[in-house]
Order: sequence, then structure tokens, then C-alpha cells
Amino acid sequence: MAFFHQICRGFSSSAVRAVVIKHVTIIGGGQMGSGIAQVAASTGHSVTLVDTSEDILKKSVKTIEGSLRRVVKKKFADKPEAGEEYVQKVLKNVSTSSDAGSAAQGTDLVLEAIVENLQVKQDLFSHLDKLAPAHTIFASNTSSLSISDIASSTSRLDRFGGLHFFNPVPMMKLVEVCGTSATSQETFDSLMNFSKELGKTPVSCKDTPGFIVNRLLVPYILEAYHLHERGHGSKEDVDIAMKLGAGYPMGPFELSDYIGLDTIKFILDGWRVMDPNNPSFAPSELLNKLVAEGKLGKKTGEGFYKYK
Ligand SMILES: CCCCCCCCCCCCCC(=O)CC(=O)SCCNC(=O)CCNC(=O)[C@H](O)C(C)(C)COP(=O)(O)OP(=O)(O)OC[C@H]1O[C@@H](n2cnc3c(N)ncnc32)[C@H](O)[C@@H]1OP(=O)(O)O
Ligand SMILES: NC(=O)C1=CN([C@@H]2O[C@H](COP(=O)(O)OP(=O)(O)OC[C@H]3O[C@@H](n4cnc5c(N)ncnc54)[C@H](O)[C@@H]3O)[C@@H](O)[C@H]2O)C=CC1
Repeated sequence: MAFFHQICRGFSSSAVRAVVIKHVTIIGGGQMGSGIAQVAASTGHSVTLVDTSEDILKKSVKTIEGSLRRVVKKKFADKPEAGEEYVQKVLKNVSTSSDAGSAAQGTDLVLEAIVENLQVKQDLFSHLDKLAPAHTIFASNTSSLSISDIASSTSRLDRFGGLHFFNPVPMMKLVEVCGTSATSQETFDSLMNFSKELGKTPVSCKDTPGFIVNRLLVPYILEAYHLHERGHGSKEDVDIAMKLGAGYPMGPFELSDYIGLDTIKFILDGWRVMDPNNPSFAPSELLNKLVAEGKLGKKTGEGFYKYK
């Protein structure tokens, strides 16, 4: 079922029209996709969550359920039955599919949160562009890739933008909304409105590497790796120092494990290709070793630290 609604802002014939997003198809049921699905479903949106297999999707729904239970523990502290009702109501808003093509056919927004690899994202969007309705907006949750480069695989450059959420999505209030030079005002407004409907605070940013937050966060994390590799501080001391000295909730090594070391490696490798002479983007032996060993951080039970 397609949910195509428009609102008009202003009264002239040139009034800006924004698509009201009722149904969202989220591609990628990992950390970010399941978090976004949870928040969208909690705010009354119908969600179809897509991943490559039913097994992964079962895990995604379990993650959503677990996170919802953490939320209701606080929100419905004195009313456990109402809390359970809330969990079930939100879960009803989420359906799953391992067929991205059919999931894109009746939706207002396709939001991609798959692996941080340009070619893989382009292949996905190029495929979905042929199947999704004309009004459907496409958006990527990429942390580091150019939205224009991803959008170039489609014919809907005016209906394509960046919607960058933060991890853990249920807790982090920010969304970076990125329009390219081809993104229409209507699309940009729709993405801003959608972010607000999710209870987030959107900021507008340009299609530049890392947008705002990661442009500042990447050099910080990189410098922590290099400092540690030079033998100038243990991981533990660096983390304690940044928590107690700078007031960050997590130190850079804890945060890296939380983000996922594979994602960090994809970002670093990609930025090195763009800027090969920048010493900050030199490979980190430690990072490469951990990723090669499948130690990807919290999600696999081990990264810089052990979680089992
Ligand atoms: C050479 C190398 C190259 C390097 C390149 C570097 C690349 C790096 C670029 C990054 C790329 C990708 C990242 C990205 O694009 C953008 C990001 O997302 S960056 C990450 C942003 N996130 C953070 O910075 C998180 C920081 N941490 C925190 O804010 C807190 O630690 C956290 C909220 C996660 C947990 O809080 P904490 O007090 O530590 O633990 P608790 O477990 O007690 O939780 C507190 C509170 O929150 C509730 N809660 C936590 N998680 C969830 C959840 N998933 N769902 C629901 N609720 C949750 C929990 O229940 C607690 O509630 P109480 O009421 O207090 O009990
Ligand atoms: N991890 C983080 O802290 C943040 C990550 N991001 C970005 O979000 C995206 C996803 O990151 P995570 O959720 O951390 O990754 P993840 O590894 O937890 O999840 C990715 C999911 O995508 C699925 N997938 C891969 N290819 C697919 C395809 N072709 N079709 C359908 N599903 C596919 C995988 O099976 C996996 O479940 C990346 O672009 C990342 O840069 C953005 C903000 C924060």
C-alpha cells in the first residue's frame, strides 16, 4: 500500500510541498537500521525492515524488543502491563522482508543503513530506483561517503538526501540532514520533518566528507589510535582520560568498539583513497589486525576490549 501524502506550506502556486512520510522501508537490520526502525515504529510510522536473511531479521527484531524493554522499564516503571502493551503495539508497526525490491514498492521513504561501501550502496539504490514509486524519497545513513556519489546510481537526484543518525539511535538526539546540489527543497523539508517526527533534533549539513560530527570525530579517534600505537598511552588510560578529563561518555577505544571496527576501517580506507598523503589517514596496524581476526567490537563480543 502506498502512502503518498503531501502538505502544502504557504499559499502561492510555488508553495513548497513536502512528502509526509507515513511508511518507511529501512534497508539493513544491523545496529543502525534496527535502531532507526525502533524509533520510527515508536513514533507511529509503519516500518518494513529489510536484510539479507530471515535469521538476521529475527536478530534485528530481538534487538528492537530488547531496546524497547529498556525504554519501558523507565517510561512505565509503575505500570508493567501498560509497558508490555506499548512494546507489542510498537512491534506491530514493524514488518520484515528479505526482498528489498518488493519492500520498496509501497513506501514513502527508502532509508539505507547497509555496509559502508560505495559500490554496494550504489548497486542497491540502482536496483530499487526501478521499482520504487515516483514519489518515494531515497536516503542514506552513510557515515562518510558522498551522498551525491551514492545518488548518482539513480534517476531521482531531486528525491535523494542524507539522513545520518547516531548510535545508539534510541538515545542519541541528533540527525544530520544532508541535501546535495540536486536535492529539491521539498525532499529536504520532508527529511527535516521526518527527523522531527522521530523526536530528533535535525541539523542541516553539506555533502562534505563526514558532514559535521564525523569531520570532527574521525581525526580525534585517529589521533587516539596513533597515540596508543606510538606507546604514549594504554587504551584504558586514553579512555579514562577522555571520559574524566573531557567529559565524554565513552573514550575513543570504547566508542570505536561501540561503532564497529569494520565500519571504522571502511571509513579510514575510503578517506585514504581521497586524501592519500594525509598522515592522519595512515593505516592503523592494530585496527587492521582486529578486523582481520573478526574482532569487530561490541557486536561480535570483542574488539579493542572483550565483552563476553
Ligand atoms: C585509524 C582509524 C581511523 C578512524 C576513523 C574513525 C571513524 C569514526 C567515525 C565514526 C563513524 C561511524 C559513527 C557515526 O557515523 C556517528 C556516530 O554514531 S558516532 C557515535 C555517537 N555515539 C556516542 O558518542 C555514544 C556515546 N555514549 C553514550 O552516550 C552512552 O555511553 C550510552 C547512551 C551509549 C550508554 O550510556 P551509559 O550511561 O554509558 O550506559 P547505560 O547502559 O547505563 O545506559 C544509560 C541509559 O541509556 C539507556 N540505553 C542505552 N542504550 C540504549 C538502547 N540501545 N536502547 C534503549 N535504551 C538505551 C539505558 O537503558 C540507560 O537508561 P537508564 O534510565 O539510565 O537506566
Ligand atoms: N555503527 C555506527 O555507529 C554508525 C553507522 N552508520 C552507518 O550506518 C550504516 C550501517 O552501519 P551499522 O548498522 O553499524 O552496520 P551493521 O554491520 O551493524 O549492519 C549492516 C547490516 O546491513 C546488512 N546488509 C548488508 N548488505 C545488504 C544489502 N545489500 N541488502 C540488505 N541488507 C544488507 C547486513 O546484513 C547487516 O545486518 C553504515 O553506512 C554506517 O557507516 C551511521 C551512523 C553510526
